[in-house]
Amino acid sequence: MTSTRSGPLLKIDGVSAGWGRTSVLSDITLEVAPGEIVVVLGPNGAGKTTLLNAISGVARVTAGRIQFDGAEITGQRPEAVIRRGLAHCPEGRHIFQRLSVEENLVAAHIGRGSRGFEALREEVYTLFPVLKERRNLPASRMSGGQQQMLAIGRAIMAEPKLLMLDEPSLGLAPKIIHQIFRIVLDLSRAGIAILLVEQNVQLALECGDYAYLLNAGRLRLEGPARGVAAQPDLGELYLGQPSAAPALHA
Ligand SMILES: Nc1ncnc2c1ncn2[C@@H]1O[C@H](COP(=O)(O)OP(=O)(O)OP(=O)(O)O)[C@@H](O)[C@H]1O
Repeated sequence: MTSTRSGPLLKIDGVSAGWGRTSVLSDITLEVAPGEIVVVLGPNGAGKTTLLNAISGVARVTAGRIQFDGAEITGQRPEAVIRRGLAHCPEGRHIFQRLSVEENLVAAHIGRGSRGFEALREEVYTLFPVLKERRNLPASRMSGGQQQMLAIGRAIMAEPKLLMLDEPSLGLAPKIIHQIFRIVLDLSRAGIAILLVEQNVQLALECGDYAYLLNAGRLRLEGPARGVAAQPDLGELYLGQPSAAPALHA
């Protein structure tokens, strides 16, 4: 499968990856252009989380190359990857439960780019006014939606060029899910590229520019998000019935 999009920020070329001796992903080729929202869909166990972890240096890459912002990052340690501007907001909202909202933001500031802590914190508080209101409360006192906002806020503190979000809508009420998706669109409009793993297929395809469908560790479909949404056998591909892996082009 090839893409016609030019000038990728993230380029994954023929990557196989897994955990220890277990192989999960085979021959994945994927791109994210600057400011673009790219959606990765697939059923449970397809390898979506493993893909994000392979990019951020947590899972083991056994073949292929990962390039980010013109540099090879294959197999680099997570701290090195984030310093290049690739932030990962993992499933399960990794935040410090006992620390306050503001302390969580302080702990996430790595001083990567030109902007100081205050400027970044204000950006987070502008995106999520509820975090400002509750800045002195321990994270454990926040609702699930607010904790997800804090997890995204922490990722923003690293001044990412690309933000990877793993199932940000998981377990949230529909109203909060819409709020989170609006923020994703705002971040993209502000120039941050997004690689979004999401089970909420319809919303993800409405908000995304381009989509990839993974099943059993392999890419089954890729194309502009609207084309993927209109694909008549999307459900079957999702469940992994046909072996064909068609590519849709704009
Ligand atoms: N940290 C880990 N250590 C070992 N194996 C893992 C780890 N994370 C995922 N796996 C394994 O990798 C395989 C793919 O799981 P993965 O979580 O990547 O899929 P997924 O598409 O994200 O699924 P889900 O939607 O259920 O999160 C599974 O067999 C899973 O058990």
